[in-house]
Amino acid sequence: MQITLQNIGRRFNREWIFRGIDYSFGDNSSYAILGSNGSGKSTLLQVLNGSLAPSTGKLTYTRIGEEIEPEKIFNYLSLAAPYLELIEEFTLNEVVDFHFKFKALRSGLDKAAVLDILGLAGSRNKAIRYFSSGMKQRLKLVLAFCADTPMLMLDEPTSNLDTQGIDWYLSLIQQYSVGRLTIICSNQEHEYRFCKHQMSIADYKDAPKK
Ligand SMILES: Nc1ncnc2c1ncn2[C@@H]1O[C@H](COP(=O)(O)OP(=O)(O)OP(=O)(O)O)[C@@H](O)[C@H]1O
Repeated sequence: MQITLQNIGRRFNREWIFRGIDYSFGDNSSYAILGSNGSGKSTLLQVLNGSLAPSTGKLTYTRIGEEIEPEKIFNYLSLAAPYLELIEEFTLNEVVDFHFKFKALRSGLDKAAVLDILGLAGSRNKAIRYFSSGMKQRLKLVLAFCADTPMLMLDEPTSNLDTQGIDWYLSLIQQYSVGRLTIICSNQEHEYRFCKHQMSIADYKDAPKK
């Protein structure tokens, strides 16, 4: 899976958040998007996952040599992010069933295995609205990890996780990022230490308009 950016920029009103990005995410490798609070990491991730249009430039998705239309890119990716809402009225069982109606499970996994990885099987009949913020974060990560999609995008993956939760994330991320284009937005080293590539939003703050 490959995402190619040509002269990508995004602004809100008159403020350029980033511009002049020429970059290629590919080879099923792992990438960290780095930058301070408010620098534009989440904005770039949303541009990359097709939920936000760039203000300038061209974004191309290709898989096994074939171009994928941007409108269809959501089928190819799994995303876990603080701004992504879970359906609060559903129980854990229902959320897992619902999610995997739309996304296939990675090979070798079934629902019991997903609950096992999550480590919250005892809460399977509990409504999500009663989950703690850390439990919700674990659930978002597991849904993304366990889906059979060629792209994995994580924004602040360990937000709301305690030390045990961070160890749990670290024990899973390497395994579930293998063979997928993985992009992580972060400013905490432990979240992205394993990533093979790093890009810094700061490098695209003052790029001249092309
Ligand atoms: N819809 C919007 N309208 C106007 N400005 C926005 C909008 N979304 C984001 N911004 C601005 O864009 C800038 C980048 O925000 P973004 O959330 O991408 O940063 P970030 O690097 O992910 O930050 P953090 O590390 O705090 O999550 C900020 O100045 C933010 O206020």
